[in-house]
Amino acid sequence: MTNERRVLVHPDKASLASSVAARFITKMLDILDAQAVAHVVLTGGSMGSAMLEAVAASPARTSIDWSRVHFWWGDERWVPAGDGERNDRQAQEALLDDLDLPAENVHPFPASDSGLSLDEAAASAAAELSTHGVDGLPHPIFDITFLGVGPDGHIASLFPHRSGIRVTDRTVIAVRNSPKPPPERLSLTRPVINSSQRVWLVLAGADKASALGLALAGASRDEVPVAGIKGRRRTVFFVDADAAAEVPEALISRDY
Ligand SMILES: O=C(O)[C@H](O)[C@@H](O)[C@H](O)[C@H](O)COP(=O)(O)O
Repeated sequence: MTNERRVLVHPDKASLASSVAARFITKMLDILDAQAVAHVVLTGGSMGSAMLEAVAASPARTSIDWSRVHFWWGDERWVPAGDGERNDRQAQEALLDDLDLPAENVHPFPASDSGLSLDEAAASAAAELSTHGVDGLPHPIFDITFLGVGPDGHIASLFPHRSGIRVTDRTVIAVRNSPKPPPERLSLTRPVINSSQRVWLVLAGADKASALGLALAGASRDEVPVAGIKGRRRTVFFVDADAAAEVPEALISRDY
């Protein structure tokens, strides 16, 4: 398989979530066969949670030694710890609380009630990434990075026509005036995301069709941030039929 971006289409959101969950479990088994530790970046958003819930519901998840897996996030909302709006809280409720994970394997972004300013929180998150740096990089090389995609083509908290998508000299940025509430966030930057071995994008719904079609047709990353995303080895769009409406047929592999 080449590293060209692939589009795997599923009939609907439920089958999409369960298919991605099954592939995730299978891939994690392969990864942990080959290496001692794996690093995974989770995404916020409804598809991110739906996929994790499908993993939680799968008996096959017990075949993974989760104690060898580190979980990170692509972005986080600047709200207090434990707030239902936090991506880490949603992931814990969907799956992580069910796994026997050492606390040191879970790397949430700082929260707004941490006593840190938003900029200090970005620096703190960057320092955490750096403690797990490899090959001279100030961050891990993530084995799988999950990303949801917004109707405007945003990924993580990197939005169209905002400076964040262009940042290459930092691993984590503070985001203000976010078009998607809440207004303040923290986000990994594009170089960190693209240093991942695999980027798995999960998106469903007709409102995502335009952004996906534009991204695959060559739109700029400034216009459509997801257009600037490509993993080292694999970049796969896991989508439902509605989101695939504007994808060139030649790029589509149907999973049904
Ligand atoms: O913090 C966030 O809101 C997410 O990280 C964001 O990037 C999300 O993944 C997309 O907005 C897609 O969200 P849906 O899957 O809910 O459409």
